[in-house]
Amino acid sequence: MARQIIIIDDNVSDSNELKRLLSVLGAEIYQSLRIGMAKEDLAKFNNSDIVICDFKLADGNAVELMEWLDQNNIGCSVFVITDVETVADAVAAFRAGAKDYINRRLIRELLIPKIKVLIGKNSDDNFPLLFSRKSDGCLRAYSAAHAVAPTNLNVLIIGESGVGKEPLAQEIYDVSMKSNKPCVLLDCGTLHYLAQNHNAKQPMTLLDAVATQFRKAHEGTIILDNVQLLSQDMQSIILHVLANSKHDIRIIATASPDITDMVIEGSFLSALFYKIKEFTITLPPLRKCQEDIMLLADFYLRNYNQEFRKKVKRFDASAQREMRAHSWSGNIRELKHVVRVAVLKSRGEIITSKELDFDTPTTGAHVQFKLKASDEKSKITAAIAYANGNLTKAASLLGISHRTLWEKRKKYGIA
Ligand SMILES: Nc1ncnc2c1ncn2[C@@H]1O[C@H](COP(=O)(O)OP(=O)(O)OP(=O)(O)O)[C@@H](O)[C@H]1O
Repeated sequence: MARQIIIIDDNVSDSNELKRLLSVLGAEIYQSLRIGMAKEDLAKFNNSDIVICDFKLADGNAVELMEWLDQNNIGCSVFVITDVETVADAVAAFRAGAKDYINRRLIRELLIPKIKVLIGKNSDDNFPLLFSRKSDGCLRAYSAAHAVAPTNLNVLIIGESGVGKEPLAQEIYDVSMKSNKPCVLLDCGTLHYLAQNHNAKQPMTLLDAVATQFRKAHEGTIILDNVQLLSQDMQSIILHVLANSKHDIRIIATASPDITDMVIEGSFLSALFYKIKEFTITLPPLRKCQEDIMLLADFYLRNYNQEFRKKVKRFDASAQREMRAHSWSGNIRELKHVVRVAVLKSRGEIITSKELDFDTPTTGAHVQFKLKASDEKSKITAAIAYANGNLTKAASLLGISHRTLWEKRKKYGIA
């Protein structure tokens, strides 16, 4: 089921590891460093969604969060994690409605199985988590992934935001010879927080923080998600650690298509680029995978029928026409959102074009917002203004995830 899970934790490396462990469940996973920042995502949560929250954060604690959820009638399940267990905190957490209060060290053993059970218990059947895509472009990408998986080559997966780079990276790891070794997911957009947040009492240098991640992945795999978001300092550090690492690590990196422009412009180190692209796989945008559009839409229609207990049967001809013509600049992420809203809005068994609420213009206009390293700040400001401050819409216009938009706003100081 496409449930939503949010991890609210200022320990970025733990949050990323938790995200990786949960990614096989096929849920939409959000991450936040603060409670305040999570509220926008939480406003869209419902009973079947899940919150995993560190007990104590800089701007509040999990009990206060649960009170806020209550006041706003958001009935999702909350799991509280903590570095230091105390009876008082446990009692407060359970009183406020937490499903569990778990020591951070026991996340694998206790938290993950509980979430799996919760997700399993809520589903009516074993709905597949991902749809096996049929378009030529995707089949080519998946067969390349299977060909390279058993080798030790570093792989770069290139594609627009929302095309499904992360599941493909995960699939390469799953069928690789290193599948029994650790896999560490590093979200490059938040990597620079590692050093600041890893351990407030013993601040680390950026180099130490990256080296720690490489140690954790000993003989295994590191997934560098969205490498184009690495700061220049981080690029040099990763290159240095890669060159000097004795840990026999395979890198699977994902990047947006403008990474090649960044190499030409000099904003991304060519030495790092060629190190990670020993083998390149390109995942095409959804608009170029026409065969997949209605198949994915039907897949999510069935999925959201279950979630909302609806009985919608199909999209009518007008809806299909509009969906096929749409530009889908937010790719599968946007399609999921459009289908979800359409299923919710539909009153009968058929979705018509009236229920389709596209985030992005159907033709052409989205192109003006596509990000290039040189004019990111002005494009982001323009997209937010165009979307009347609606950040989900602005992220779709820009073809980036909500999380990436948040990172970039922070980087450029955009309110
Ligand atoms: N084959 C598939 N079947 C169903 N859903 C899919 C499939 N591939 C991806 N998705 C869904 O599409 C959404 C976007 O995928 P994902 O986050 O992997 O994109 P991405 O290319 O990594 O984007 P970004 O660069 O913004 O991180 C996710 O919710 C994911 O579950």
